[in-house]
Amino acid sequence: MVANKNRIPDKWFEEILNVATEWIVVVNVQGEILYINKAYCEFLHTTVEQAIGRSVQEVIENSRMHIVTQTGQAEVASIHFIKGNEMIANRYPLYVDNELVGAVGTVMFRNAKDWLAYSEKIQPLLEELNYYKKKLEHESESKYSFQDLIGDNERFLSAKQLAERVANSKSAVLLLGESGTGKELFAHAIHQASSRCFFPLVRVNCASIPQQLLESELFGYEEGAFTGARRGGKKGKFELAHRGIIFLDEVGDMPLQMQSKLLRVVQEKELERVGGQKTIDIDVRIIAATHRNLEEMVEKGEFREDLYYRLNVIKVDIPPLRERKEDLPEIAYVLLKKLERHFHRPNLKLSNEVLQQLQKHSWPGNIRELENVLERAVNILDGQTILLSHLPLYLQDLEGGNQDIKKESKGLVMTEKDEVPSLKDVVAQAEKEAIVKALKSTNGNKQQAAKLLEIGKTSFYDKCKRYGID
Ligand SMILES: Nc1ncnc2c1ncn2[C@@H]1O[C@H](COP(=O)(O)OP(=O)(O)OP(=O)(O)O)[C@@H](O)[C@H]1O
Repeated sequence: MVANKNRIPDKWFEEILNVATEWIVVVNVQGEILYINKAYCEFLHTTVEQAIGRSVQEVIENSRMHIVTQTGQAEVASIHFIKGNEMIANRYPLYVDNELVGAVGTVMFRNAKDWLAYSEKIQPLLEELNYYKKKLEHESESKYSFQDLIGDNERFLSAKQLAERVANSKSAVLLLGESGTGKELFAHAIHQASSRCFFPLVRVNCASIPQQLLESELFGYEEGAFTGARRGGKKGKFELAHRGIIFLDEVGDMPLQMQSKLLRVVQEKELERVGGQKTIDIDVRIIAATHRNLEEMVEKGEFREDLYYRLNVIKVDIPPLRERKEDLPEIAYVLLKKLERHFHRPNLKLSNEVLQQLQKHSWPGNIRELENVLERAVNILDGQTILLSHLPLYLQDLEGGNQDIKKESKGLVMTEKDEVPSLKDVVAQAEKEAIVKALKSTNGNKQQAAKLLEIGKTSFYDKCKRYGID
């Protein structure tokens, strides 16, 4: 007979089982030992010859192998006491040609301490793995769609329509707009509406990563690339975004040297990890964003012209909030709804006066600033209506502006007729106004202000805290 080169000769099997440090026993349906390896016999103070053919219960204390041959049910990781030791044993029924012919038993851990040490090592690793899996899934999916981009302002709508139209294109998109105007929201919406939505959206904030780390963050590194490099190397954001979208936020803050490296990757569609030799092909769409004036930076030699043209294939200009104030009530309404859910505070409203005041502000921090102002107000609010007293001082004292805002938005703004704030709100408003007035007249001296108001220091400080007066 010709020996099959790819088959282990039968004779080898026994030796393989003896080499194995695990203890192994095989029984027939009657529970008689057909096989037991040397390592197990040594522990049991017997020999293979003596053990074979005997009932498993006689040879192995507390054995349940004969039960498994009857039930046909595996018993995995069960605790088994032998010679005063707590072992972890597995018992499997043995089927040959669909017939139950016996059982195989192994002892995985010779004592519970080994098991504990093992699980203590493995458990945190599994948990860590799970945590990063979830984090990656969470971070690489888009959370917003075009529906979440609120506003009817003409310029805003045309930016939104352009972004929607090109969502499925392969071309690079450059999102321009002041801080807090919603550039990241646009990037999410484009990702969600594109065919790349099944692949990751990976965000890199080019301004917040130290210059010396940016290259390895973007392109990854190989093991040993530098001191402290992780074993096995690390994938960069471009590799992580493969077949998806990379969102290069604050791209105007990228150092010139990195701009050259980025340009090469954008042109060649391949990269080399830091300290690596081989090139890696990448298929990634780029969405870049900045609040800076890139054209001016190009003129000054602060931003590479060739990279600018590569990124600026489709330019989406997002207007600042002060230039689309007509959208403010609607945006505020949506933000309040979010806060209602977040803080479990239903039916939050803005008073007319507050809305008028919000319209007068120039919003340098745009929608993010508005979001912060409303969140702060909800935190110090006792009732449901946000009054002037719940706004930060810099918003309470605005002069001039539009006094006759009539825009009503889905019940958010109360009309003169139905504006009946709760007594609590009225008292709070009056208290706050009195405190602000007292502080003004004492040039911010809190002790004197408390005296003027004829209340105790502690009560004065409590109220300042409650109304957000610094
Ligand atoms: N049109 C919009 N409708 C509703 N909420 C918006 C809109 N635009 C922005 N927001 C909200 O405003 C906040 C700021 O938006 P985002 O982070 O996208 O701004 P950004 O322009 O990327 O800011 P930065 O340049 O500072 O990173 C977010 O919490 C977002 O949910």
